[in-house]
Formats: sequence, structure tokens, C-alpha cells
Amino acid sequence: MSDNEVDPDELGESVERPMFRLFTEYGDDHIHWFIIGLLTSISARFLALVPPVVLGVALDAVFDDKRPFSLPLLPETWIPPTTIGQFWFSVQIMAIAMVFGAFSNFARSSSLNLFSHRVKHEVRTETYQWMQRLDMEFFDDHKTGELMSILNNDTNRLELFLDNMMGSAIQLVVLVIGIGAILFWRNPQLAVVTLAVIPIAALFTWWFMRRIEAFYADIRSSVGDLNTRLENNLAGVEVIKTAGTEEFEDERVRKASYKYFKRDWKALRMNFIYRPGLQLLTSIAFIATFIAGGLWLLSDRPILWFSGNFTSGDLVIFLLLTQRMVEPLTQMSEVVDRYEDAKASSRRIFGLMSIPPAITSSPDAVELDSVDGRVDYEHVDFAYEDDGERVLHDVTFTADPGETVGLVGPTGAGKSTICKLLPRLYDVTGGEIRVDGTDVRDLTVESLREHIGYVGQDTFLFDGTVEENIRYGAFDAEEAEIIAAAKAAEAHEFVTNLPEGYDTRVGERGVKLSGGQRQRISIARTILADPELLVLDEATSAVDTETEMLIQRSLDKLTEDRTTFIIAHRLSTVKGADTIISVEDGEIVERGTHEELLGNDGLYADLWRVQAGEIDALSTEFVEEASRRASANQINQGSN
Ligand SMILES: Nc1ncnc2c1ncn2[C@@H]1O[C@H](COP(=O)(O)OP(=O)(O)OP(=O)(O)O)[C@@H](O)[C@H]1O
Repeated sequence: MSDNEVDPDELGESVERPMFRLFTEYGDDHIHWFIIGLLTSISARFLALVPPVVLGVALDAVFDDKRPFSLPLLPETWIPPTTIGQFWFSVQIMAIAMVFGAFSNFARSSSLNLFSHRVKHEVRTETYQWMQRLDMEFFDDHKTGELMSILNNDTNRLELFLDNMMGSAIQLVVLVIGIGAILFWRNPQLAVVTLAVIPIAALFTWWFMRRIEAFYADIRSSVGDLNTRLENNLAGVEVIKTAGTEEFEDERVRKASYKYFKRDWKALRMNFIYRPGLQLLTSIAFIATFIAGGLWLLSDRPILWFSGNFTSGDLVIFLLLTQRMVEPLTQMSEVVDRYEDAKASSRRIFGLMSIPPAITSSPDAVELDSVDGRVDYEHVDFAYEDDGERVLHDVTFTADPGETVGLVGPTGAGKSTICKLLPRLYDVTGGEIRVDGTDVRDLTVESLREHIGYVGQDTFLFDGTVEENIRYGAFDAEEAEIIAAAKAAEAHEFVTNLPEGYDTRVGERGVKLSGGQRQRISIARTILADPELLVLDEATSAVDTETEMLIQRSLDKLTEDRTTFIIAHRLSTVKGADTIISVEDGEIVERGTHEELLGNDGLYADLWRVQAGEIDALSTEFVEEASRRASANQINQGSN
């Protein structure tokens, strides 16, 4: 981990008002759906209150004849004068309220779901776009599982809150206000008794929210750890099987899963207190209302400090409406729960989005249009980590247009690093690299990379067909061009022998092909892209010597008129290069043609002798250096 490593979890902690940002940054384009959801939530809840109120009013007016038929917001002239007329009128109002209530609920869930899914889609794609543009250093430091958990789990958590739960929260507010207004309208004195639980429930909820917040942040980060472990194990299943380490891995997964379980359980335990607590509060409100209202009715005059009239219709309204509060109030716990969960997720998402990419095009960067192909490395220094060990030191060389530069040297010497600096996968820490005389940092990153073809050590194929993988080099290529590229990479023959030829699916990371076949497909991809600058980093290491000879022929054609860097341990691959550079411990130790370097009798000559099997002819310094490096590598592996 580098000193300046940025962690989405840590950065997320300082994100202010993440849920508000979520709404304003991703919700504003879809706000109309949210508003429809809000209005239909209000109307659904409002309409749900109509039947109990009408029932209470009808009880007093139609059956007991205690009060005249009257409903708030309803003009007097609409009310039929006869009792039977009022009975059917009540039935009509209740039926209309129920039908429109059902329609409102349909509109509410559709619009809120549309809103939440669209927001989720945007958050996920924008998070991915942002993440993809971050530097290689970021990907070196962060585990795939952890990033997947942000892209997938965290965005799903947002949706969970934004659709159902936000609807429930809105409905709860409408319900409490609506019920409060009706109860006060019918009997303000008893309403105070019934609604006394609301402030207590609010306090209880506030206490719960404060306690649960920290738990969710922990849960989200342990999901990331678990994902990382699972992702790693699935990717390395071949190693696990061949090393017979199933039990060891069982234990590691068990530990990561148990950590997640323990954190999850802590939050659940809090819920176990909160939910029944709220339920108890609403039950107390129900019982208190029933006792006070019931005694009032039984004694036929006001009891305790109450005054005025109270009817059986009033008691029905009070009890039915108090009952209606139970379910939404207990749902409140879920709303709060999901809110805290979504808040922790949006913190991680915004934490990630606050990591700035360091390697970007500067404002006055110029486009690299046509490329002659001269590449200069001038006094290049590089370290992967700030204040870390310098991996390259004072690397200076020039490749003229069309020239092939071979890079050789022991493992870990810095050959790949030299090449990775050219397309700015990393930026130099000292000195500069120029393409056709312009510092690569003064060129737009996109145009620079467009002109560089890179066949790396780990040939990666995407899950898809052979054709799709070759086409990745030039999306608009004709089929004939794809076949020509495959022929040039010596891939055509084996591809046509595959069960479905170019339409054969290669499997995840190309697992259904051999290492050599994958390499040839990735060479075909680069041939199709036809870049002016080419980097072949051990591009033929996974093929047998016969195939290498065949690929070499096509590579010779490919590299003929373009500047090429070839890294190869098999020295026969670089033997014909215009210049060969020997790299050792991050420094260039010698340069020249094959013949010149053999004449030099230095590192290259020793490496050559190793490959020719002339072990006895090796210099003593070389053998001592090799054993020093081997033991250093062992120590490194041990510490990993
Ligand atoms: N992403 C990275 N983060 C930190 N250190 C790295 C990274 N990649 C490489 N290194 C270190 O930089 C040094 C040079 O590595 P590099 O891959 O350039 O060597 P190489 O000469 O290409 O080796 P090989 O022939 O084995 O591919 C090594 O010590 C390696 O451990």
C-alpha cells in the first residue's frame, strides 16, 4: 500500500449528507417520478383513512341518530336528507375511497420503483465510469472483491431504501398527520391520550438511529472483505485444487463470513429491541384509548379531566385509526434500518467518487495525431510508492522511428515498468518520456494510448467469442480484416479447428483456450488495432518454440515499420532487435546489438550463455548476483 493510498471507506466517513447528495446529484433528472410517488403515497394513505371515519360518522348518524351526518371537506348539499340515503351514500364513499386507494398504491409503487431503479442505474454506471478512470496505482492497492461490493451491493442497498422504504416513510408521515388531524377533529382531549406515544416513539427512533449507524459502516466493509475472499478463491480455484488447500480456504472463508455474521448480528439484535419496542408503544396507545373512551361511554358522562360529548362512533374511529398506526409505526424500524444501511452505502460510493484520478490530460494537452515513432526516455526515475524504493533509476535511451528495442535482464529488473510508463499507466517520478519530441504528459491520455499497442504478460481475454476478442482491437473492422489479423498472429488455423470457429466462446478470462492460444488471440487483437508504437511484454512466452518461430515471422512483419519494445526472457526473440538494452536493478547496464553485447561479455553475454546451456562459462559475478537475486525473491515471496 502506498503512503498516499486512498480508501473509499475512510474517505466516505467525511462525506457530508450523503443521502441528500444522492438525491440532488442522481435524483434530479427523475424527480418527476419521485413527486408522483410522493403525491400518490399521500393520496393512498389519505384514502385509507376514509373508510374508518365514514364508518364512525355513519354509526352515529345512521344507526344511533346521535349526530347529524357530516364529514370534513364534504359540502352539506351533497349529503342525502334520509337515513337510508345516508347509508348508501356512506357505502359509495367507502367504495370510491377503496378503489382510488388501490389505484394510488399501484401508481405509488410503480413511480417510486422507477425512480429508485433509475437512480441505482445511474449511480452504478457513474461509479463504474469513475472507477475505470482511476490510476493503476488505485487498482494495485484495492481488491477486486471490495470494489465489486461497492459497485453491486452498495448500489443495491440504495435501491432497497429508495423504493419501498422511502414510500413507507412518506406514508408514515402522512398517516400520523392525517390520523392526528382526524382524532383532534373528533375529540381533541382523547386525541392527546392516543397520540402521546408519538413523541416517545420519535425519541426511541432517534436513539436507535444513533446506535445502529456505526454498525452499518462495519457491516458494509466486512461484506467487501468477504467478497474479496470469495472472488480471490474462485479466481484461484486451480491453485487451491492442485495445492490441496481446500480445508485452509474453507477456514479462511469461514472466518471472513463469521466476521460478517457477527457484525450483521449486532445490528439485528438492535432491531430485535427496536421493533417490539415500537409495537409495545402503539399497543399501549390502543389500550389507553380503549380504556379512556370505553369508560367515558359506559359512565355516559365525561370522566377524569375530559369534558363534552363522546359517542360510540367516536370510539370506533379512535380504535380503528389507532390500529392503523401499528403497522406503519413498526415498519418505521425497517425504514430507519434501511436508511442507515443506504447511508453507509452512499458514503462508500461518494468516498470512491472523491478519489481523483492522478493521470489525466492536462488542460493544454495536445492530441497525438500522426506518429513518426521516435521515443526518448530521458533520465527517467520511477518508484511505485511515494517515498518507496526506486524501481527505475536514470533510464535514458532513444528508439528511432521504426526501430525495435529489446529489453532483457533478470526478473524484477524493471523491464515491464519501463514499458508501462510509455502509455502512462504510471507517471515517471523523475525525468521525462517523449514521443516524437513531446513529453507524454503534454499529450492527451486517450490519443497517446490510441497509438500504443500493448501485449502484456498476462494475456487477458474477455468472456465472449474469439471474434469479439479480436475485434476489441478495432470495433469497426470487417470480418476479412479480423481473419487477416488472426492469420498474421498464427491463430487462424487453431481458431477454425475450434467447435464453432470464430464464434467459439472463450470462457471467463479465456479459460477455455490454452495459454499459447490466448496469447495469439491477443496478438491478433493488437495487429488489428495497427498501432504505431508497440510493446510486446513476454508476448510469446506461453507458446512452444515452434509456434514462437511462426509468430516471430509475423511479428517481424508487424514490427518492421513501427517502433517496438520487446521484453523477452527467451533471448532468441530479441536477437534481431536494432538495439538491445540490458536492465539490472532498475538501471541500464549495457546497450548494443546482439553481436556487440556478446562481444561486451557482460550481463547479456552471461544470459545468452545460460540459455545456450554453457553454465560452466558463466562469470563468477553473474552467478553470485543470480543467487543474491534468487534469495531476495524467496524472502519477498515469504513476506507476502
Ligand atoms: N504494481 C506494482 N506495485 C509495486 N511494485 C511493483 C509493481 N509492479 C512491479 N513492482 C516491483 O517493481 C520491480 C520491477 O518490476 P517489473 O515488473 O518491472 O520487472 P521485470 O523486469 O519486468 O520482471 P519480469 O521479468 O519478472 O517481468 C519489482 O521489484 C517489482 O516487485
